[in-house]
Amino acid sequence: MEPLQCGTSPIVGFRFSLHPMTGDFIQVIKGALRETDTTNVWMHTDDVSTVIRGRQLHVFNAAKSIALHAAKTGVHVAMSGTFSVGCPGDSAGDAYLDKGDELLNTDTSKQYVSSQFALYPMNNPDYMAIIYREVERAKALGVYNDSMHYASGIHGDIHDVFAFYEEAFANARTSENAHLVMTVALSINSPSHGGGSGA
Ligand SMILES: Cc1ncc(C[n+]2csc(CCO)c2C)c(N)n1
Repeated sequence: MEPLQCGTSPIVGFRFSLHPMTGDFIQVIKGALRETDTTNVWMHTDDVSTVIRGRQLHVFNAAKSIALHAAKTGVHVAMSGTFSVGCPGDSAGDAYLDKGDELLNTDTSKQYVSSQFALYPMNNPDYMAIIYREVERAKALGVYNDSMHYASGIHGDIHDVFAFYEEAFANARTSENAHLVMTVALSINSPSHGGGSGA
């Protein structure tokens, strides 16, 4: 078998799970996936997670919309997932790269989210400088929340948080080191937000 090469495809993927803290979790998960316009991304759901793949702008647009639709139920919901680009072998089925620039999910409703992220610039010897640069950018933008082991806290309105994540994901890869992984964990409608004592 040929060794897997780092793909040169610009296809971006996001594999994520929603975990709504409610007995009606099936409705919240399925509703959020159904109500989002996913025409511009390739999507597949299984018993553990969902993956969306396509151009960066459409993957982030669909991801934000799915989170926002789940949030609108008012239920406390967790979204955790991994963005990836330049992944070895991730070059097949690139039909979705032909999609245009028009964003299909345009809901601008406000929604507070608290989250944590971690960047993994694969095979890049300057990876710590890249990570620090993005954390500094979060501070300048006012979405930085906290530093912690293995991740950095990002919070604020969902549109600001996703805009930061999309830009961090774009900034943290280079043409020489095109394989990048970013993990995110979002908490929405938590009774803990704002220093409450809930879970
Ligand atoms: C985004 C996302 N995709 C899939 C699952 C896995 N999952 C758990 S319950 C359920 C609905 C009933 O089949 C599904 C698909 C998830 N949690 N979040």
